[in-house]
Amino acid sequence: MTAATMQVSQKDFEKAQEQLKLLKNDPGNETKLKLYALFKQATEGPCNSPKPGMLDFVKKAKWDAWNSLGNLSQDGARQEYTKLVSSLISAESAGQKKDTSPEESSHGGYETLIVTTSNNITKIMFNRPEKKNAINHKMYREIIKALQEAAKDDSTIAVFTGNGEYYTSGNDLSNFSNAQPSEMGKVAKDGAELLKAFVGTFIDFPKPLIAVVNGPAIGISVTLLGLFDVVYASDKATFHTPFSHLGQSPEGCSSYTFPKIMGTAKANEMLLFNKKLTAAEACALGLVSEVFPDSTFQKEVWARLKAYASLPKNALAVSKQLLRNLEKEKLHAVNSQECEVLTERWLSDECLNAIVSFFQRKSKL
Ligand SMILES: CCCC/C=C/CC(=O)SCCNC(=O)CCNC(=O)[C@H](O)C(C)(C)COP(=O)(O)OP(=O)(O)OC[C@H]1O[C@@H](n2cnc3c(N)ncnc32)[C@H](O)[C@@H]1OP(=O)(O)O
Repeated sequence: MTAATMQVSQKDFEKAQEQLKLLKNDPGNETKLKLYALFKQATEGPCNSPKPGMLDFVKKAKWDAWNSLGNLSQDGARQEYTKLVSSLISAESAGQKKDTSPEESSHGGYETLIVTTSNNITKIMFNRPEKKNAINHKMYREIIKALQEAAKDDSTIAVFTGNGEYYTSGNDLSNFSNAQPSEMGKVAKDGAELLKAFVGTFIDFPKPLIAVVNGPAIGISVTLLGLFDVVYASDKATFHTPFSHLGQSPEGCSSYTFPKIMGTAKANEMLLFNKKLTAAEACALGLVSEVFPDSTFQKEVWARLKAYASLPKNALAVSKQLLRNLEKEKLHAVNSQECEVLTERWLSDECLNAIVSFFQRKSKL
């Protein structure tokens, strides 16, 4: 690293501190802790203060976050801090550009999602852009809550999309890596219960459910698409279900819906052999309804959804339920079985080794 690049980095770092003050939305506790830790590392170096007591929750969380950065260099911390602030700023301005409807109402109480209703559309946006919208346990629970509320609110349709560059990178792998080995049995059992309830909420959702896939989609966010009514994708989106790569097995009812949608041979390439599809390929196989150029994606899709949402609400709901009711029992049975198999997979060496490799930066998709 030359002195010139160090100076640029320090200047960018100071600019990032100023930009952070301009953020309008609270980025959530997890991101604030990460920013705190990176700032301390950048300005003071590795964590050098004594560990606070167990009952001093706030100080302990801050200390843990700083300490978790280990020996990351001060320059590295400045770079990461700057990158994180820049991703927050661009995600916020993208969100503002995308929807500026004056009648939009924002649903409070979410940390990992942005939930809004306007023009009879409830929009549920994955909102952890700095983690590629990976779905942690909190997000699973918040999605269940958002769907339960959307089922009852005045909206005609519900729409999922992602904030920033990704739709979502799927299950947050730290859901497992943060557990002690002795706790793994319980973690796997609780994870399976949460997953079963989560997928069950999609099976039972009573209104038309639409995915606006703005970028790459991985794992459970792809399998769930088989339970959506319509899927629109940007031509930047990709669809990847790397289950065997991770020592895991299919979920989201995909072991049933994918062969039905695209035929067994194509489903096997995705679900057994991790084949990643482009948006055009996913559309040709029937997983995606239509693909749009990224440059006009938001404009075209939201105009179309606005028109759909002005159709008679009850007619849409009863029609969806007619279609879904034929399959509901079967889908719940498939969901239960997939969760049972996954409980065992999560305890396998194959799965644990894959997760460790990801966090040791040895393996990325
Ligand atoms: C309890 C219910 C269980 C349900 C089971 C579901 C199964 C699945 O969903 S399987 C799919 C799991 N997902 C993955 O395996 C994706 C893992 N991520 C990656 O391979 C890469 O991060 C990715 C290709 C998505 C992006 O690569 P890059 O562009 O190089 O970005 P980074 O890797 O630097 O990512 C930035 C930041 O985000 C963190 N991240 C991204 N995805 C995940 C994830 N799925 N889980 C946890 N963390 C994730 C990544 O670690 C980086 O974090 P920092 O290092 O702290 O900045």
